[in-house]
Amino acid sequence: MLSFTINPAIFPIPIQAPIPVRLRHLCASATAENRLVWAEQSACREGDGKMDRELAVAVKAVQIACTLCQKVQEALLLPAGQNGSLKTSKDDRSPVTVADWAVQATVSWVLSQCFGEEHTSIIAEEDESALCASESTPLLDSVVSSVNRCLTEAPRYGLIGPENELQRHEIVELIGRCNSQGGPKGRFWVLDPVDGTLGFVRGDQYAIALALIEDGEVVLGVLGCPNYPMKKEWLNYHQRYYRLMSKLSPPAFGAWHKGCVLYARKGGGQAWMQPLLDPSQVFDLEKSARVIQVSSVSDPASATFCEPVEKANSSHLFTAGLVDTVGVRKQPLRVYSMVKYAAVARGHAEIFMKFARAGYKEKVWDHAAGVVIIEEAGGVVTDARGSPLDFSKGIYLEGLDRGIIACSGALLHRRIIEAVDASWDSSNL
Ligand SMILES: Nc1ncnc2c1ncn2[C@@H]1O[C@H](COP(=O)(O)O)[C@@H](OP(=O)(O)O)[C@H]1O
Ligand SMILES: [Mg+2]
Repeated sequence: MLSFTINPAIFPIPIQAPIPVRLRHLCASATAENRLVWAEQSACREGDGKMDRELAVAVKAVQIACTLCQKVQEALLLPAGQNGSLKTSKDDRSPVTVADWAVQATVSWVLSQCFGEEHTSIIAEEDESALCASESTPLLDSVVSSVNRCLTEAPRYGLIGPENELQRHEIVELIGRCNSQGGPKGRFWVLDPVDGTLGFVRGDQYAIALALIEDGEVVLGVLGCPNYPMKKEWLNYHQRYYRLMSKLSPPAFGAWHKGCVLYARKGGGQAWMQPLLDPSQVFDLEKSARVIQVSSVSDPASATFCEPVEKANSSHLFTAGLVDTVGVRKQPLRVYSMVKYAAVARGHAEIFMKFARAGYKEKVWDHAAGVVIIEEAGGVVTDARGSPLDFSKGIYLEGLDRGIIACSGALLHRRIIEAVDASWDSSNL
């Protein structure tokens, strides 16, 4: 049973404080004066309120990025010939879209404005090189217009957008700036601008994932899931319903996209969920947030397990053997992206497993936000030997053993680890 309450402890000072006006606009501008005002406010909130400001900014950045992605996904799903320069392929032939670069530029802009460029270090998935080739100008122009259109919405989120529209070179610079290499010391943000790009281009599930790492520890995580409704619904429902309804009549923007944003702060003891901001609304974090909790189901026979859609990303054969051994009876829930972490955190699935092929190195941006959200919602996430994931080694989860297992509770987790132990040597992983 999920409990839905608003916890005043997580944001002890209202984000939309009535005075002064500058503080209502969380990131009024990058001026030293404004940052100073915020530094004073943050100092007042030390202790219980640690990371409040970072969390509030991160939630706003992800919210605004979700609206950007929704618009791009709508356009991508238009019939061929009507969707312009929105998509291309990387060297490894995986898709990359205007949304990947535009979200990275937008989040980079928001974080730099709020915390100062000199204090903002970001690890993110995309680099700017493909955008800079001369033949990519239409793509870059689509990114530029997507970012500028998105930032006109900034005031609704309590942010003040740029005075003038951002230019090509500024957008390229914002993307290129996200080149931190992480490591065991210091503070850096970790961003996957569009996780599950394959799901995104197919009109299916995807996520926007932002986390903050301090001295190798994930201290906060935010997960935007634009196609994961606030009400409990079957995750694949969206896709089928969308496809069917799109054929009958073109959707009004936002009509079926009642997505959510999940967030948690390490050690906060709670994880939260809020709806995506409606086009007619002004952002108010406190009003809309609900506590989320993992499922209390511990009987494998009643448990749901989720895994990647793509066999190439995780062995379906191996997980089928594991769930059989453990006694999970339900069909796997195959979902793109970190929405799987969200499903466990919200109590809609009890288990998430991923077993990539030997030699594949998991990246920190594909897991950081999801791990802290599940843990604070009451779940357990480790590698498949039972060790915590190590976010202190740079852009990869170095030392990750065998695979990743996230569970709603310790009992299920232990049973799966035992099943992995028993079958690992005879597997071809
Ligand atoms: N061969 C592989 N094995 C495992 N994971 C892979 C992979 N190739 C890509 N991925 C990762 O899997 C993510 C998608 O997850 P899922 O399969 O659960 O939907 C991709 O994120 P992006 O889509 O952000 O690139 C990518 O980081
Ligand atoms: Mg990813």
